[in-house]
Amino acid sequence: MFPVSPNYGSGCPCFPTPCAQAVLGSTSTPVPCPALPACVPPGVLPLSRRPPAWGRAARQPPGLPLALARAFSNNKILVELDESSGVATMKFKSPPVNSLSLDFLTEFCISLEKLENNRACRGVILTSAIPKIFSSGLDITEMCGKSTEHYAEFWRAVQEMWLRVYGCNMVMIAAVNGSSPAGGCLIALSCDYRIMVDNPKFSIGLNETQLGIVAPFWFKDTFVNVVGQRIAERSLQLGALHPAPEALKLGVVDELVPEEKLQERAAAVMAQWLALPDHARQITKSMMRKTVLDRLISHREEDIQHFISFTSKESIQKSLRMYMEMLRKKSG
Ligand SMILES: CCCCC/C=C\C/C=C\CCC/C=C/C(=O)SCCNC(=O)CCNC(=O)[C@H](O)C(C)(C)COP(=O)(O)OP(=O)(O)OC[C@H]1O[C@@H](n2cnc3c(N)ncnc32)[C@H](O)[C@@H]1OP(=O)(O)O
Repeated sequence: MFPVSPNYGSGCPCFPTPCAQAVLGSTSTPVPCPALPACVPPGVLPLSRRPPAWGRAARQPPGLPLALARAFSNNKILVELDESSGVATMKFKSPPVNSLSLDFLTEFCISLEKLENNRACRGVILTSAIPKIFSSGLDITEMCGKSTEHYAEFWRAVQEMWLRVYGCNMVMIAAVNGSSPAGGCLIALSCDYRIMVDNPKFSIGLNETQLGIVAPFWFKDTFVNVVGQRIAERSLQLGALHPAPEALKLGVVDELVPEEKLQERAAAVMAQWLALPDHARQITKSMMRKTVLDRLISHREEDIQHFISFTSKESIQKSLRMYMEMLRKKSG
């Protein structure tokens, strides 16, 4: 058996039986596998393993009624796909504050994978169904007083979420309709474009140092890629949460809109991005993000061990407990 291409996977139409192009060095009759486009330049990793789609959402199978919208919801995320535009909306609805628990992260990854595997879907808008909160970031209770096995499982899920969003082939737009600290900010930063509600009461940023913890290198890399080294360095050290107008000034978000215009504006921006041929945009995205993605991919286990040993320290546990206590006192 010849080795298969590293690009080969469940996103390939010939999966699980690799076609001639998927098999490296094969001499069997070539059957073109569109999952392995010859146009991907060497060294540019396709973002997800799904075949590139160029305007495929516009195609409807002849004779079939137009499928307009499909919705599926598990628990914490409501997903709606408009097949006529090829745009899905993932709405976080995990009260009280959309914290990124292990269950939330698992459901998030499964939902995004389902959309990636759906040829009708080309773009995803991430937003919240909870008033005033986009996401409160990682669920701190998952990092407090748990076993090392739990920390490992939780951290792997956080990594998986980031790898999927940052490496996603589809156009990802964050419609930030509330506060978005730390992990919530990371989700928004990992999208292609961020639109935030114009309300100074809503803030966004990587505030880890305020909790006495350190944003991992891939949070930092993602931030630097959006706002540049200087702004990221100052903001990260101070653990700054930027009110929406300041976030716009610093480039943390791309634009502000009144709350009632948010979904309409997200749809309009999405349409602009989807007007481009998918394959050209996807390869460009991959080129821009590959180095940062590869850094985590090649240090994933090490990063989990770092997280475990850092989080297990009594001083860190104490900081997290005090922070939770402060939140509880504040909430009443
Ligand atoms: C060289 C060595 C380097 C090694 C590095 C290796 C590893 C790095 C290690 C760790 C990295 C971890 C990275 C962490 C990322 C994160 O995302 S940490 C989470 C940060 N999040 C926050 O700081 C947000 C905290 N929350 C708030 O500020 C507010 O809750 C709010 C989101 C603005 C909403 O405010 P409000 O509407 O007023 O709601 P309440 O404050 O009343 O909250 C309601 C209840 O929800 C609970 N809660 C809030 N946030 C969280 C959360 N993130 N996790 C869990 N629970 C949360 C809050 O306690 C309330 O609960 P009760 O009703 O009181 O029970």
